Amino acid sequence: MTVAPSAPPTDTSLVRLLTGWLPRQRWFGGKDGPIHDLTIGTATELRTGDPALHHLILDVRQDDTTDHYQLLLGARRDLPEHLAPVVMGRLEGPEQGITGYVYDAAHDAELTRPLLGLMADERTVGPLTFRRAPGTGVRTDLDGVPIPGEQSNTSLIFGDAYICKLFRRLSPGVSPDLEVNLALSRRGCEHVPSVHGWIEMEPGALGNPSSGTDSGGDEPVTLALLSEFLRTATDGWQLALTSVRDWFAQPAAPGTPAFTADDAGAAGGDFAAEAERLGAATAEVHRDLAVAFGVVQAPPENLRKIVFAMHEQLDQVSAAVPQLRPYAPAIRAVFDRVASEAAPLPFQRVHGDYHLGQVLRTDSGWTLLDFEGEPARTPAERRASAHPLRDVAGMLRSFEYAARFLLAREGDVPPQAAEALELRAQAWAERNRAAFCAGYAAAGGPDPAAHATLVRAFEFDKAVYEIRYEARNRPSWLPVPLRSLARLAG
Ligand SMILES: Nc1ncnc2c1ncn2[C@@H]1O[C@H](COP(=O)(O)OP(=O)(O)O)[C@@H](O)[C@H]1O
Ligand SMILES: O=P(O)(O)O[C@H]1O[C@H](CO)[C@@H](O[C@H]2O[C@H](CO)[C@@H](O)[C@H](O)[C@H]2O)[C@H](O)[C@H]1O
Repeated sequence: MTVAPSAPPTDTSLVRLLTGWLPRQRWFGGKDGPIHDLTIGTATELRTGDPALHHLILDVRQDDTTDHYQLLLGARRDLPEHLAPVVMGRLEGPEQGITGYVYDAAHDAELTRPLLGLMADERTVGPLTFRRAPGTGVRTDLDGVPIPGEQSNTSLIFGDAYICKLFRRLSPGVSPDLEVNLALSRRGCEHVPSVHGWIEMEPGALGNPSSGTDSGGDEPVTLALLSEFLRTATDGWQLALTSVRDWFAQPAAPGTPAFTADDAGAAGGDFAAEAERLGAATAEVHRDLAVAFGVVQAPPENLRKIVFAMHEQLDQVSAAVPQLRPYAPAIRAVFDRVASEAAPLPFQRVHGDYHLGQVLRTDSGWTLLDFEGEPARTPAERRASAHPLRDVAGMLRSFEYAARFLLAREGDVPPQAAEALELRAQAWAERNRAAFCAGYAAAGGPDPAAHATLVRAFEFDKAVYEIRYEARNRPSWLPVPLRSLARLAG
């Protein structure tokens, strides 16, 4: 069933098709440079016949870095019309046992269903092992359909039962998302979806890790995570945008260009009560993470190392994105103030990439998703302990994003109107940021107001990260973090 090439071909037509297709994918992390070499690391046939399903790991070299991407490849003799948008091309003869039209099988319901059967039966196929979570069942009668929208990975929804996240760029070792979700579920935490299964691969099969700094040791590499699908849920980003739209649509009283945070509460779709509840849920998850993984009193040297890394990131992003440079002195001043703090700080596992798109509002409250950390960080950094207010700062940035996202899309508005809209955006962000912090502190989290400089430093660090993220992945969004930075650091 498995073809694991000992000397992978480097210039076949399949490789050429993949090299052309990969940079066009939303989840491809190396869009800022050319691909120097692409090889097929492993190829595992998961379903024979027509259509056939192949699991591929692609080893992609860009300059001195090799990244590993996961792909479900479909192959068919004839191509149905609905798969035309996801086709890569046609192979004339068999390569790696693959022939015919080849395409992204995440979009072929007929080929996603077998994944559930493999997990339910806990099968091992070549280097891949399919797991079922202890004490749960996995239904096998459902087809998977990819969710639309902005994603670093690809998630398939199976009926209204499961969502399966296929990690695209692979990291060595167990995924923090799987590790944290299992640990929190075991503690009975009500703010995470339950885990039903996962797919993993034997450690050696990934070859050299991309960063060269973390091999993941003997741990299996997590490839996919199957969780309970929260079908009544709406994500925090959508809810927040609805509220912002509502607030922007309120007519202004003649001659009153100033808008306060309290005015923002008068809008029909006020979000502040939800923001406060989200703050409380965040503090509860932090408490459970502290119990599950422990807390260390980090000496001031740790904080200084973190601040050093903040400066380094700022150097790199300023070099790549000139629009950031005017704000650098103000940002560095805040970083340095934090570095001069002398007291030890409690460090623990945190979310690591916390924003409104990572939280879902269900009938019963807020659920937190995606404990993977920031995609650009190394695996070791993503698993490292941090101060919990780093997550708080991430969510505060997200309120800034939500407030300014619509503004950035308003296009060229006359300066006076732009100023009025900016005031509205500020009022909305201020109101919801305050409500979130109040909910967080009231539920037992460290009070953000009592650690204002630390929170500000984390916010700036996140904003710098976002500027690089947007420049690389979504250049049209770049004005969003830049405008918010202009206010915070201007
Ligand atoms: N358990 C779930 N139930 C319902 N929707 C979910 C669930 N998990 C994720 N989603 C949806 O999928 C989106 C992407 O999930 P996420 O884990 O953040 O993926 P990524 O790491 O690729 O960004 C979320 O923003 C949410 O809308
Ligand atoms: O894919 P992930 O969710 O793991 O995170 C990455 O992509 C996010 C965007 O999809 C990005 O978040 C930034 O944009 C959000 C709006 O789309 C905003 O709410 C966040 O505050 C902002 O940071 C995230 O930074 C990136 O790691």
